[in-house]
Amino acid sequence: MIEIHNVQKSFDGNAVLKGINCTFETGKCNLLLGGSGTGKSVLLQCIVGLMKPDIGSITFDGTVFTNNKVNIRQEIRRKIGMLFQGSALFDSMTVFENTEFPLKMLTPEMTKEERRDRVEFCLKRVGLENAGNKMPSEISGGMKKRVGIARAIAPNCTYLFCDEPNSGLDPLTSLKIDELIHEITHEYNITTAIITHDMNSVVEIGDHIIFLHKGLKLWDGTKDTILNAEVPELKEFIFSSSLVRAAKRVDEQEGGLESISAEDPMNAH
Ligand SMILES: Nc1ncnc2c1ncn2[C@@H]1O[C@H](COP(=O)(O)OP(=O)(O)OP(=O)(O)O)[C@@H](O)[C@H]1O
Repeated sequence: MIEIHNVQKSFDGNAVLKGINCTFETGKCNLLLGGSGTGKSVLLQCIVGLMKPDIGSITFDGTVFTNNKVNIRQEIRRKIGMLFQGSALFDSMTVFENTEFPLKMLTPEMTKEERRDRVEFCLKRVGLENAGNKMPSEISGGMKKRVGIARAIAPNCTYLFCDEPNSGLDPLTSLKIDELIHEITHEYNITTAIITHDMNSVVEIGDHIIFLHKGLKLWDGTKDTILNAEVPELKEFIFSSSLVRAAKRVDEQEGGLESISAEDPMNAH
């Protein structure tokens, strides 16, 4: 479990995070949801230690990360796997070498054979058992995300952070990547945090959703409760999403959806 206590961050006097309190639950996909510029990436960077909050603290399974000793912070960092927005694979390395890279960096005690077994296991888990010799330039965007996931989990991560895992993917591939992250999270009891503004991800894998707006957490709950949330900013966000707009269009063609329309803040103006 990751606990965020009153995290505040400003740039040149401009407050971007205004006192965030929230929890990322263990064994769940915790979605950081919100529009552009609401502070999702800044919060994630504060959590993984790439940025320091001005005020507040972050605790990983009871161990305080913020302002703690360097060796304790390093120990926590070793347990973090990252899936970057553009996958961030090394172009000059094969899929196998990319997946092996964190093992070489973080677990020097592993033998070459142990590393090979672990890489083969992880590539198989993400459905890429036959792609180890390929170069990143030879594989699709969806496959690159899979390599990114294999690389993130290779060192047996306890925490997994995903920055917009669906960016640049078609809807079906997005769904498969979402499902893979969800399965892996539950299978290995990982505390997963996912930055997204995709309502498809919310309804598919939103075990726990934290809605940010203008540097504040306005709501948190589950995919089963989000459509009933009584927060105007969240309602506006939901009803402006392409998923709900498409659903509304289909439903209107069939002559229905009064219940959603009646509560639609976009119609209330
Ligand atoms: N290093 C920085 N220096 C100054 N301002 C920054 C810095 N990083 C982020 N910001 C500002 O903080 C605000 C929040 O940015 P952030 O990237 O966290 O938004 P976001 O919610 O992740 O948006 P998006 O979904 O578009 O990626 C923005 O106004 C951004 O310009």
